Parts: sequence; C-alpha cells; structure tokens
Amino acid sequence: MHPKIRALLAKFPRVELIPWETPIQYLPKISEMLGVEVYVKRDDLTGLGIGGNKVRKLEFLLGDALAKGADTIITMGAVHSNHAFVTALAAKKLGLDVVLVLRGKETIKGNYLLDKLMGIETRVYDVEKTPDLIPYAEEVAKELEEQGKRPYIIPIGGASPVGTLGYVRMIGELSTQMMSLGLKFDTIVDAVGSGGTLAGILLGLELTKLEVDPVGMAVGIFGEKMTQKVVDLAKETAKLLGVSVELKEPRIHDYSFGAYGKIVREVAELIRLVGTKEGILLDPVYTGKAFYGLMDLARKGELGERILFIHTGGMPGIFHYGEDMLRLLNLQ
Ligand SMILES: Cc1ncc(COP(=O)(O)O)c(C=O)c1O
Ligand SMILES: NC1(C(=O)O)CC1
Repeated sequence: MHPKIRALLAKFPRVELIPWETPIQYLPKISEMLGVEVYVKRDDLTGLGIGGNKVRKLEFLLGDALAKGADTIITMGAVHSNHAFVTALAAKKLGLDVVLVLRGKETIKGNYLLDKLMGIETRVYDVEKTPDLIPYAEEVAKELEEQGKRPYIIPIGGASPVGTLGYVRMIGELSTQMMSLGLKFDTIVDAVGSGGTLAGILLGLELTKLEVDPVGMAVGIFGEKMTQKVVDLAKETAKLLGVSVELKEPRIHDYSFGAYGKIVREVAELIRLVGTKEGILLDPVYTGKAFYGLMDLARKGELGERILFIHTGGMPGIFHYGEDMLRLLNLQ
C-alpha cells in the first residue's frame, strides 16, 4: 500500500471486507489481437458475494455507518443492481438490518434472485430513473426512525466522498503492485455508472503522482455533466481527506450504445470473445460495454501501448439478461 495513501486513509473508519489484494492479470490473446499489452485488475474478485467495485466503497461506507451507530442500512438501485445486492450482503454479514429501495420489474433473476434468496427486505417502486427513488428511501428512513431504529442511507452506487475513498485506496494498492511487478501503464480504463470509481481513481493517481491516464467508458449518462460530476466528487473527496490537489479532467467516452441497460449484440459477442479467449466473464450492462470501448479505442491507438482494465464485476447481469443476449446471438 502506498505510504501516503495509507497515512491519509488511516483516520477513516473502515471495515475489512476484502481480505486480499486483487490480482493483475495479463491477457495474451486480447493483447495479440490488439497489438498492445492489455492487463486486467480483477476487482470482480473482491471476495464478498458477487464481488465487484462496490465492495471497496462499502469498506468505508459501512465503517462510517458503524462509527455513527447505525443499525439499519438503506440503499437504492434498479432491481438488477449489483450495488444494492452487495450492500445488503455486506450489511447482513456485519449484523446490520437492511432495506433495499429498488425500481423496475420484479423478475426473479440475477441480483434480484440473490436479494430474495438471502431474505433481504426489498421495496420496489415504479419509477423511471434510480434518482427518483431518493424520496422513497428518505420515507423508509423516517419510518424506521419512528420505530426507534438508526438508519443510514447509502447513495446510489455508493457515489459519495466516503465511498470514493475505496478507489483512492485501490490506487494505493495498485501503485505498490506496479512497483513489485515492474509494470508501468499508459492508461487505466473503467466502466462509468455513478462516477464514484473513476473519481477515486482520478484522486488516487494525483495523490500518488502515478503518471497513468484515467479513461472512463460511460455506460449511461455521458458528456460534460458526467465529467463534471466525476471531477466534483474527486474534489469533495480531496476536501474530506484535507488535501489540496490539481485534478486534470479524465477522458470519458460514450459506450452506452444509446441508453443505460440497453443490451446489444456487439457486447454479447464481445462477452463471448473475452470469455472464450481469456476465460474472463464480463457483463452486458457495465464491464462488457467498457471493454468494448477499450478494444475500440485501442485499435485506434488512443490508449497507449500498455492498458490496465479495472474489472468491476457485474456477473449477475449475465443471468439477468441472458435470454436477451441469446436472442441477440440468434441462439434462442
Ligand atoms: C459492475 C459495475 N461496474 C461498474 C460500475 C460503475 O461504477 P461507478 O458507479 O462507481 O461509476 C457499476 C455501478 O455503477 C457496476 O455495478
Ligand atoms: N452500478 C450501480 C448499481 O446499482 O449496481 C448503478 C450504481
């Protein structure tokens, strides 16, 4: 762990949910196809339930909740939400109650199947976008307070300064891995949903002075709005850490294929390619689209000679959208 990152994070309560450093894996066949070196940091293997990037954020968010004496966790997402399920599993593991405030069709697949299997309390509302759930989450918190409970609301995707500390810490871990492996990356690529992961990467790179270009592949909201959201979150997190930093804007490219959660044939094909070439499973909502963007931009020479992809998990999305993908691949 980078000493400066360790020192800066020491004052923040953190529960250890990830018992190891996630590995960095070389992808020989994809690298050969692209003519550049592609590595992947396996944050799909963060080790709690379905793994993924949210576990890093939850180490600090749940640490904060416990430090504040909370006894019930509330968070939000779509019914297929990776964030919602892994938050609920971590909360239960820590002996906390949890209520998930969700939107969408209650299909018993993927993460929603896991929610039910684990006996997690879910409240599902018919709203268009996840932020529309915020008033409902606040209502649930009020209801719990009236019952004498002490609720703690985790924002969508864990995208808050406290949650962002998780990816500042990841860069601290990565910097020492790069040193021991003798590796230097030109770019670091991740999928952008709420923007918290990229914000942590951006701030962590500045704090460690690692000269690696952060590149986000937006799978939903894109453009100036998202870039500003990422930079603002990184700045708020720097303020939380008590450091002043100069942050350069990250490059964020639109690989949503038109809309968040839109399942497309090109990504289903890419998931099959990476799965059969490298034995690594990507998902159709986040990592499959982000890796599609990585291959697209690498072919155009826009990501340098050595690229690191952050595999942020999302496996249940394969099972939530599996039939859609089979149809798109003319297999059903
Ligand atoms: C599997 C997966 N990868 C990437 C992301 C994007 O992370 P962030 O919300 O921090 O931008 C999410 C959630 O949004 C996710 O569930
Ligand atoms: N990735 C997000 C989730 O709910 O899983 C959108 C935050």
